[in-house]
Amino acid sequence: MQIYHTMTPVHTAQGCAVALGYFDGVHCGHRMVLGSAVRYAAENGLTPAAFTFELPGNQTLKGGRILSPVQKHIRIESLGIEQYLEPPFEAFRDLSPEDFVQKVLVDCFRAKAVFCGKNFTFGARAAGDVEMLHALCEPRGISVHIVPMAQYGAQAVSSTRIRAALEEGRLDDANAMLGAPYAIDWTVTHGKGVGTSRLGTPTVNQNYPPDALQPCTGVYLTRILLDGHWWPAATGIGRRPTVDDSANAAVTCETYVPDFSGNLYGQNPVLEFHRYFCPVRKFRTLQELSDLIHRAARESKDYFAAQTVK
Ligand SMILES: Cc1cc2nc3c(=O)[nH]c(=O)nc-3n(C[C@H](O)[C@H](O)[C@H](O)COP(=O)(O)O)c2cc1C
Ligand SMILES: Nc1ncnc2c1ncn2[C@@H]1O[C@H](COP(=O)(O)OP(=O)(O)OP(=O)(O)O)[C@@H](O)[C@H]1O
Repeated sequence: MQIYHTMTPVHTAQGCAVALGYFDGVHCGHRMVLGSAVRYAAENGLTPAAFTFELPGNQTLKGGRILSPVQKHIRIESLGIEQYLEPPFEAFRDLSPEDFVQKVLVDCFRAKAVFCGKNFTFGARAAGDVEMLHALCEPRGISVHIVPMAQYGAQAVSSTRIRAALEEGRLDDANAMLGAPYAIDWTVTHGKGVGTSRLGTPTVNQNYPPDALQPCTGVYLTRILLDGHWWPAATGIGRRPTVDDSANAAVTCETYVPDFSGNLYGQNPVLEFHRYFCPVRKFRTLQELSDLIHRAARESKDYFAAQTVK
């Protein structure tokens, strides 16, 4: 997949079938929009493409990001998108709906078909809706395809609902709406060394950047991609009250990978969250904390041994 970070013409011979949206999470609805563009492109000799945008680091327009940029790109590429335009939001936010169609769809993509959900809006102050998209595209020879809304629990799937599910500890709901396990790939940093020296459970520390959505604190059954293999693991997200009871202690994300040893500092391993296990607690002794970590790790091994996840 070719990724462009500025408003520039993409590479296409016959023009593009373009999926439109922010696509945070690349959830079931997004997969239908992106997949429809890919299928239509294959059937009509067009280039499968997507138009999205980047928000500045501290921007809260859409809430904390569900996926890192790299994970978002990997998931979108795996659906078959070949040309991917992701300019900063400011590069097009003030365009009128007419200018959006001309400057983005015509000039950048030579679009022949566009794909979105019925709630798609575009142009300055989101003034354009799907009716206006039809009215502006069809005279320019661009067909507009409104994809049916993917549903979960009798409501439309949305990035907003997935953020709420993650924040409330409803990982099963979040993963069902995502259509794939929630995953992070934050850079591994140094912890305090307590895990190795006093607990017998060294941990991979992957703390959340400020612009990312942080799921509910708790202990999770996870798996981590190290040296090309998936390892069952147990992850704690929380303040670690047993070893640090200061009120302003930072929330950390730490993963114990049984049977693994190796130096991972500075790497960005993918960590998938599969099951919420229990809340984080303040234990009376380090032994009790160590027992919990080992119990969660055993559960994780059993869970993945019984699964046929690829
Ligand atoms: C699976 C798992 C569960 C955890 N649960 C808790 C917990 O319930 N309470 C707590 O105080 N710390 C918990 N922790 C955090 C540990 O206190 C932490 O890993 C340990 O202090 C090592 O920190 P370090 O990496 O800074 O050395 C958990 C860690 C893991 C990996
Ligand atoms: N449930 C859904 N089914 C099908 N298409 C959807 C669904 N939700 C969003 N879309 C479409 O996917 C594209 C990207 O959606 P976008 O990321 O902008 O919003 P969203 O998923 O609804 O999130 P938010 O909750 O932040 O509004 C848009 O074209 C949108 O119309």
